[in-house]
Amino acid sequence: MNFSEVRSLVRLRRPVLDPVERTLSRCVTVDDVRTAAHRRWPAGVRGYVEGGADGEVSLRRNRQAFSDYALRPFTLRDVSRTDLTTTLLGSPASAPLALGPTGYTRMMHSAGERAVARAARTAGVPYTLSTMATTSIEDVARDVPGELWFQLYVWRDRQLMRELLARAQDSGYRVLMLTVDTPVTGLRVRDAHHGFTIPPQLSPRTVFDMARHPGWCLRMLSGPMITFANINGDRGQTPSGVMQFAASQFDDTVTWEDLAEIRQLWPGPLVVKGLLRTEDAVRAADAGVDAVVLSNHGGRQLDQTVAPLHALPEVVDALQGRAEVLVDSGVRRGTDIAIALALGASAVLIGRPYLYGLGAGGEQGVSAVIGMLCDELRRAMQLLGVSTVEELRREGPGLVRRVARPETADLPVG
Ligand SMILES: Cc1cc2nc3c(=O)[nH]c(=O)nc-3n(C[C@H](O)[C@H](O)[C@H](O)COP(=O)(O)O)c2cc1C
Ligand SMILES: CCCCC(=O)C(=O)O
Repeated sequence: MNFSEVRSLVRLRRPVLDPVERTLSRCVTVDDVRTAAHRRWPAGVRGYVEGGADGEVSLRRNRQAFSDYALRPFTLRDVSRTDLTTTLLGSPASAPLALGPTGYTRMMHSAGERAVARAARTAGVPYTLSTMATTSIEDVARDVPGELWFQLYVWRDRQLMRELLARAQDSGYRVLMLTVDTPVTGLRVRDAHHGFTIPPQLSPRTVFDMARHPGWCLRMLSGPMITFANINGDRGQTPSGVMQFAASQFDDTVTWEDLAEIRQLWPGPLVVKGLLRTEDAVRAADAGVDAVVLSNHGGRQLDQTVAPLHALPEVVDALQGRAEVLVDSGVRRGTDIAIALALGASAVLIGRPYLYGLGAGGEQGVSAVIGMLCDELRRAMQLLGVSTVEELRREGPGLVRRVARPETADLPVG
């Protein structure tokens, strides 16, 4: 074998990749990224991300809802120029997709909220920072200026809530998203079983668990403590249990009057997240919100709910364009996004998928997940015979049909 033959063999070999690139290069779908994240997370973190409330029926139903719809593609159409771009609440977005709010994000990877916001900015989609974030409103806005949305919980301490709102506005967040499905916290059984706390508390079980995930531990130990970046100070101590803290701070007296006050206080686009009833969506539009997010909080709050996807057609019909309708809970593939849009949604939010990306590979992992979903959506649109997001929504009624399924066939017992 001469030298040039040897060289061509060497070139044929896969390039040397760093561990994150190697992991991500093996992932084809969001499910693959999820598996990779699971390998890196201690059981407590895995349980917190993946868990639903109570018997996790809502959680399972969210996924099953997508298979209740069948697509009916148009054929023999030129789909060589597919365009995913759209407008979300008055601003351009590169795809009908936004990253929803998630609390305690630095626990999934020490790169935390900044890494997620950077990946969203690179991809050209909005990122929503949670009130329960582990990086402050100001730090994210300073380090990653771009299309930022802020998610607000209504606190017992209304003054704190108004301060959060003012800080978000001063820092340049364009959209405010008020979450309304949390007057109290859902019962997260997995967290209780794992003794899950923020920050993680040391017990023989948690130490053993963490020791089996040294990469995660080293990254966590090398960074600052995981705390709530927005609500510490003299009003909120770093809590021990997620549910205990929320129970002490979330306000279970919240009503439509609070929404009216927030509408007065926030001059920009206002979104209400966590609705499942048509009359609530209509009432929110009457109250002047710009968009609603149909959501059951990814199955983490009330168990046994209707899947948000199933609530979508009726809400779209009732609102008649008075407010944009977004949907989340269970989106894992491009075809899921296509179905939601065909049913009239303006866009979808994702929660766990980008946390899988973060866990598997930090910012690169989040970018990989967004990229997969966009590629899949593009391919789905081409195979459906539509070229634009607008066309997908307009042709939606002809493209998607609900298929009959016995109500109980889907839910595994136990
Ligand atoms: C780990 C985790 C933390 C979350 N934290 C928040 C939060 O702080 N505020 C909020 O409004 N929703 C929160 N959510 C709900 C998400 O915004 C979103 O509604 C849900 O994850 C969508 O479902 P999916 O995970 O199936 O995509 C959280 C979800 C997860 C998985
Ligand atoms: C206590 C809940 C705070 C974060 C959250 O919304 C979630 O975990 O779903």
